[in-house]
Amino acid sequence: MDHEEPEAREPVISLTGARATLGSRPVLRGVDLTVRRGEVVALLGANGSGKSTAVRAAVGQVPLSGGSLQLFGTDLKRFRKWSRIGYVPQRTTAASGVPATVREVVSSGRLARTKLGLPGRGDKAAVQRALELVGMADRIKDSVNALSGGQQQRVLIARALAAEPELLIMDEPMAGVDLANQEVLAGALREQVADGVTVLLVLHELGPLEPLIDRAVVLRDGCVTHDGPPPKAAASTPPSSQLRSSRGYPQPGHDHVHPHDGPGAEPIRTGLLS
Ligand SMILES: Nc1ncnc2c1ncn2[C@@H]1O[C@H](COP(=O)(O)OP(=O)(O)OP(=O)(O)O)[C@@H](O)[C@H]1O
Repeated sequence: MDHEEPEAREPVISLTGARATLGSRPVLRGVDLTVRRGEVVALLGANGSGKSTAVRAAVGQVPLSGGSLQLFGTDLKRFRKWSRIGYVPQRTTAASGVPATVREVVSSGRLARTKLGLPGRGDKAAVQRALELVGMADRIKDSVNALSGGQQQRVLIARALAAEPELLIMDEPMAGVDLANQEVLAGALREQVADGVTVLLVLHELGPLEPLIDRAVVLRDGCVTHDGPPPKAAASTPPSSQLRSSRGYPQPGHDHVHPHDGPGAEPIRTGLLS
């Protein structure tokens, strides 16, 4: 890692004045999001505030109705080097009913890097290393259908890591992952950051990733309400009157209902979000 001031480093994501409408709903209403080389940025906000839409927009998957996007300094229209970016979408299942093995799923993340022809020794080593990073190397031959949701999530993270991306974007990577494995993933991410990888994470709480986060961007109703130091989790839950600071960004103690919890699920105490 170099010792330049973060502001001096070149942006790898520049989302400027981004507007996006899904259905008839304006979901992004002028979002500015800059992530510079080597930074670890957390995107926070309540359910439905537009976090997933913002990261999907940042990888060109949601068309902008206003504003602009540059990746590695290149306008989206002209950007081709997708192998520089590893993207783990909001938790989906790695199992599609097709009996793919863990090796096959993680190797698929390598395709953009594989030169014409069959995967070489370097590709196989990258797959093995990615699985070791997420603590799933011993499951390489297993069918993904046989894995728990949290294990499938770790396989999907390994798939992104296998491409050895310069920019890693993960949407709620800890969702459904038990605490012990959250620590394993935090360790994997720490190694990536030490190697100079730039990271953008959608999180509903900082948890074990807190020490890694350089900056937090908080969304509310499709607008940025905070861009700066990550909010500090308090030791105890404050009364509800203290839940939002005068600057309008979240304070600890809010509930966040996770989209994957299903009907009747208890809200998760996130400690961070409104
Ligand atoms: N395809 C779609 N069509 C219409 N509305 C959508 C679509 N996708 C998302 N939305 C709406 O856009 C808003 C923002 O969704 P988004 O998934 O970006 O929020 P989020 O902050 O990531 O929330 P969560 O924490 O629940 O994942 C929500 O109100 C959602 O219902």
